[in-house]
Amino acid sequence: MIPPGAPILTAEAMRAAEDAHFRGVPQLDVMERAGAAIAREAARFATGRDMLVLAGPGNNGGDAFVAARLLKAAGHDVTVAAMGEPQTPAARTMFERWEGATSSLYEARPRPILIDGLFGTGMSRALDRGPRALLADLAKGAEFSLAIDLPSGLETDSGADYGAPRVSATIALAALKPAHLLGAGLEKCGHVLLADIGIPVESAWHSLARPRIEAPGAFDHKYSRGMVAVIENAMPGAARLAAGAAASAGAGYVMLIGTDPASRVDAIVRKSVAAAEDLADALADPRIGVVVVGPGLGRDRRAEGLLKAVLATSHPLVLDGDALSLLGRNAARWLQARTAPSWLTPHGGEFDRLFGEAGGSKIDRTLAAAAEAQATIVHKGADTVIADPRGAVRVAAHASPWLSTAGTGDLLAGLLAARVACGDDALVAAETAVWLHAAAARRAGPAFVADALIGQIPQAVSECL
Ligand SMILES: NC(=O)C1=CN([C@@H]2O[C@H](COP(=O)(O)OP(=O)(O)OC[C@H]3O[C@@H](n4cnc5c(N)ncnc54)[C@H](O)[C@@H]3O)[C@@H](O)[C@H]2O)[C@H](O)CC1
Ligand SMILES: [K+]
Repeated sequence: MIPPGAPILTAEAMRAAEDAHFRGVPQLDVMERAGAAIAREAARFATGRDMLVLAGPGNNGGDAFVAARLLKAAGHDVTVAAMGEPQTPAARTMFERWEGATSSLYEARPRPILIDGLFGTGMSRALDRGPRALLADLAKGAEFSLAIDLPSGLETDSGADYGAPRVSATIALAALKPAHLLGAGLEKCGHVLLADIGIPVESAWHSLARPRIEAPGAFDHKYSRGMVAVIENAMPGAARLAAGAAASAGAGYVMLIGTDPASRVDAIVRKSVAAAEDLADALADPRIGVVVVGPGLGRDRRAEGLLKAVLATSHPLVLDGDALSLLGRNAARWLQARTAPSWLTPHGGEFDRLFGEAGGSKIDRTLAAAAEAQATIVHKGADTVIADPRGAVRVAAHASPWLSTAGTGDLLAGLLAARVACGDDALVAAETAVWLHAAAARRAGPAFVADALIGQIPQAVSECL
């Protein structure tokens, strides 16, 4: 569970927000607030069980000493184990305010409640083998483990694992950090809680929140509600899934354009196109609000011809699957030449083929790609990152792992097209599509076939009205 709609800050951005705040508020007061928030959460789960608090050398350790003092004062049985001497003035003061004994990390024995305050946003290198193994043992030996800000050993900005334990819950201080939503962090953080410790934070990056969807007005009709065209080719089933999702997510009119005589879906209009050259005519209808190209397109000459005909139109585009593979490293060049907006929905492998493998965290890479292609990018995965060319980011974590099955990507492309055709802003369309996709999967339960998600989409929409 991740707090929805919460700001996400990198380690550097968090430090800048803290520094600005400390000009008006004493740092020790802020650390007292952080420690109090941690103590409050730990006490909620303690039910009289003994606690072990781990304190590292930096301010994460400072928070830990505050929490230990408050929990002990509240009557809990608390022992503290520290790793090295406190290295910051604030951590030293909090160490001195802790009046109990402090043992070394190497002497610590597991206790039912573990509070991990070894390292937070200041972790600068992988944990050494010794502390890594000790921490893992202490976390495994605990019945409930709570990480202060981050499980110690997670790289704040990427979520890469440098030896972090898996904890029951993590209390993010002031803001989420990328590691709460990305990469290994998804599995290591457990339930993520957010504590307001008085530091004002602003960010263009947020965790995904439930969107609002406008119901049609009394005078809306099928065209005013938005028209989606889906290009069908080598694997018509994929295009059909995209079309079905679009029709179920609020589009007024969905058209499948291709050659497959077997693809009959009663409410979806079919338009036959024999040769790729005929596609331009089929797409000439100015009422078309968006074209989906890529699901089941194939990668042969005909597929290439169809894609080129689509790119030559002035319609907004949702590009997925084979369209992304065909564009490859030339995607940005093709898209920059267009005036209508585009959305790209690559999974990790497609993203690497489009934009290369280098460039920092998943958020950094998606942002750079959005700027390069001047498109909204939905970089799919267990941690889906949406980025737009203006620098906005939304991260959706913890979607059902059952979504890792054939056809779900096609559905997402269709959902996105529906929201674009309905007139959502570019970023909102992507957020809404990703949210509906996850909600439909949640409703479908385990081991679903992608087709079954279509029937869940209207219920997912109803959660947003
Ligand atoms: N700034 C504040 O007053 C507040 C900060 N809060 C908490 O502080 C941490 C961030 O604190 P910081 O001192 O910057 O860093 P850390 O405590 O995470 O650790 C730095 C410390 O650890 C050493 N170190 C780094 N990596 C390793 C490693 N792999 N092995 C061994 N040692 C390592 C490094 O040299 C430093 O000595 C933040 O997460 C909050 O928990 C509060 O929010 C309150 C206000
Ligand atoms: K920690």
